Amino acid sequence: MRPPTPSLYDALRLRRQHGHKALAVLLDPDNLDENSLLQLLRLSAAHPVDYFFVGGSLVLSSHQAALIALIKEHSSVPVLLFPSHSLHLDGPADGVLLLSLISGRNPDFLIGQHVVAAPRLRASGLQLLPTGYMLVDSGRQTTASYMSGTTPLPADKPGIAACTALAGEQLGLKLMYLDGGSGAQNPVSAAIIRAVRDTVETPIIVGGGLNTGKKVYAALAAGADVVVVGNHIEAHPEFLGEVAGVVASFNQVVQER
Ligand SMILES: CC(C)=CCC/C(C)=C/CC/C(C)=C/CC/C(C)=C/COP(=O)(O)OP(=O)(O)O
Ligand SMILES: O=P(O)(O)OC[C@@H](O)CO
Ligand SMILES: [Mg+2]
Repeated sequence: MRPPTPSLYDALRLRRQHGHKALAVLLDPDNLDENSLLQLLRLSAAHPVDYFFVGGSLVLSSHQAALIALIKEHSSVPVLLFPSHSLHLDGPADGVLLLSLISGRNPDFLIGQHVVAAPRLRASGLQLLPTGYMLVDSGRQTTASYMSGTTPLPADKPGIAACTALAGEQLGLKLMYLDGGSGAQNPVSAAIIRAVRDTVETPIIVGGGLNTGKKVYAALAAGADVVVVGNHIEAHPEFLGEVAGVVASFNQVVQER
């Protein structure tokens, strides 16, 4: 039997209290084979990764569970499912981002998928991280916005983003995830991240289109607690070293204070 994983939510909250930033690498099972995963795991041993998120919009391949098992065999980095559908809750992960798509008005992604998944989630033993998922317009249609049939938040309305996050927090959601959407043309702006940071106490996850060190830095400086990188590491695994360096530079400043 695996030893119990410490509370993922408490760890995130503590990190935030200490001003520590974290890096999550998003692994899309449809775009990953065993060899590329092993290469990433080797890189993550040299450049600290705090979380692996596993998910994709379709998950056509049947090997999600096997990929997670491989991560567990080679690494102690916690694995969180990042499901886009109740059908995707598969594999020996540590926890699940229990996303409610609060930027949208599609009841299926606000509560419908969750009703279907609830009994299986309870039986799974996965740690549940109730997360307000907010898609933010990033210049062009993204897979997540298309697949969920929702309109993202306007990119130039930080006030709407802040009120959406506040409503999510008041409803009891424990994390906020601001996402430009996978492969976003433009990442979520500093103004949006700052507005949400100034409004809610929850840890904030930011992802979508973070494909340069400068963009990652800007998201962290604006108040992101966790940055998520998927596509760019998929295409250029060596980017993991660069982005891990940016996150580490923030944490070093905190340590020296
Ligand atoms: C909690 C449960 C049971 C389900 C969650 C249901 C919700 C609210 C999902 C949010 C909406 C959604 C479609 C999110 C997509 C998240 C995701 C894994 C995106 C990554 O998409 P990719 O398939 O990697 O995109 P590309 O490969 O096209 O870049
Ligand atoms: O693939 P990228 O663009 O890095 O996005 C990561 C994640 O936030 C997508 O939901
Ligand atoms: Mg993908």
